[in-house]
Amino acid sequence: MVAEVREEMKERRVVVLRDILQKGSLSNVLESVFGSDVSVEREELGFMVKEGFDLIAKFNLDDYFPLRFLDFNGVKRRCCKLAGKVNSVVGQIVKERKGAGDSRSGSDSFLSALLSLPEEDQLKESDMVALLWEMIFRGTDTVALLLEWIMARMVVHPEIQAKAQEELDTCIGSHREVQDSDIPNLPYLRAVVKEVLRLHPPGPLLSWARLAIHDVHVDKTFIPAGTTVMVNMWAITHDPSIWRDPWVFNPDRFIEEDVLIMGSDLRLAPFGAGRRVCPGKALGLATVHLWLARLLHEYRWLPAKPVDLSECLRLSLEMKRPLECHVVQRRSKVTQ
Ligand code: HEM
Repeated sequence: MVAEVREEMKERRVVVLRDILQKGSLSNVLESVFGSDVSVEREELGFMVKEGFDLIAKFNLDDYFPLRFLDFNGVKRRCCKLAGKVNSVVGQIVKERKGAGDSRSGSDSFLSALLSLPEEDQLKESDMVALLWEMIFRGTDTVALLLEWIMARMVVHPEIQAKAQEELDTCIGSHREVQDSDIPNLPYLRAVVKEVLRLHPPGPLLSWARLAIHDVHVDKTFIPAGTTVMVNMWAITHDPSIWRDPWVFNPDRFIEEDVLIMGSDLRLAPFGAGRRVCPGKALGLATVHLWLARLLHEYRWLPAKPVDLSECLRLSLEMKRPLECHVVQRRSKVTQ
C-alpha cells in the first residue's frame, strides 16, 4: 500500500487513492477468507464485486412491479449471470480445498475454519459459497471507502493530520514501520477513525429492507406488519440533540468521551447492532487503523485539487468524486 502510493506519486505526480485502496482491500479480504497460501482468481473476483455493487445501485422497476416474466434493464439477467459466476469461482475453491483434505488445525483462514468444523456442524457446500461470497462482497468496499473518507478529512484538516502524525512519531519514532501492536497506544488516531465513522458512516442505513412480520411499537411509533423498515444511522450521527456541533469535524470529542462503536451505544453504531451486526467489524476496524497509521506515518498528504466532500449512496456511502492528493515522504529511513 505504502509502496504503491510512492510509485503512483513518482509516475503520475498525483495519487488517486481509490483504486489502490480497492485493490489492497480485496487482497486483504481474500487472504482472510481463503488464506495467504492460496492462489485465487483475484482479478475475476474483483470484477464480480464491482458487478455486484453496480447491480445493487441500479434503479430497478422490478422492485415495484415484481412480475416474473419482465426484466427491466436486464437486471435479472445480470444477477443470474453473477450468481452463476459466484457458484463456479468460489465453489471451485471450496471443492479444491475440500478435495485436498483441508482441515488444518491452527487454520489461517475463514474457509479452513469452516472445513475444520466437526462432521455434524459442517455446512452444505452451497451455504459455504454464499457465506464466503458475502464476506468478500461486504468486506472489500467498506474498508476502502472508509479509508478514502478518512484521508479526505486529513487533507481538508491539515492541523488534525499533523496532530495524528505527532502522536505516531512520539509512539513509534521514525526508524520502524507501524505494527498492529502499536494501535492501542494511538488514542488520537482511533478518535479520528471514530469521527469519520460518525460524519461519513459507510453503511448509513442499517437493516436494509427488514420487514416487520407482526405489528410492533417502537417507542411511540406504531409499525404495522408488512412494513419495510430501515434505521437511519446517518440521521442519528448528525442529530444536534445527540451530538454537539454535529457538522464540525472534531476527533477530540472522542478523547473527551470514549463512545463505544461496536453496537452497544446506539448514538454511534456504524457496524449495526444486534443479531445482524457486521460480522467483519473487528477485522475491518483493525485493517483501517493499521493502514491509516502507516499512510500517515510515511507521508504528509496534500490536496492535488480542492477536495469535494459530496456524498453518493450506493450500497455504501461513497465520496462522489475520487480524492486526488500529493504526498511528501516523512520518514527518512524507509522499511517495508
Ligand atoms: C470498516 C469497515 C466496515 C463497516 C463500516 C461495515 C459496516 C456494516 C454495516 C453497517 C452492516 C449492516 C448491519 C445492519 O444491517 O444492521 C454490515 C453488514 C455486514 N458486513 Fe460489514 N462493515 C465493515 C467491514 C466488513 C468486513 C471486513 C467484512 C467481512 C470480512 C464485513 C462483512 C459483513 C457482512 C457479511 C454483513 C452482513 C451481515 C448480515 O446481514 O447478517 N464487513 N457491515
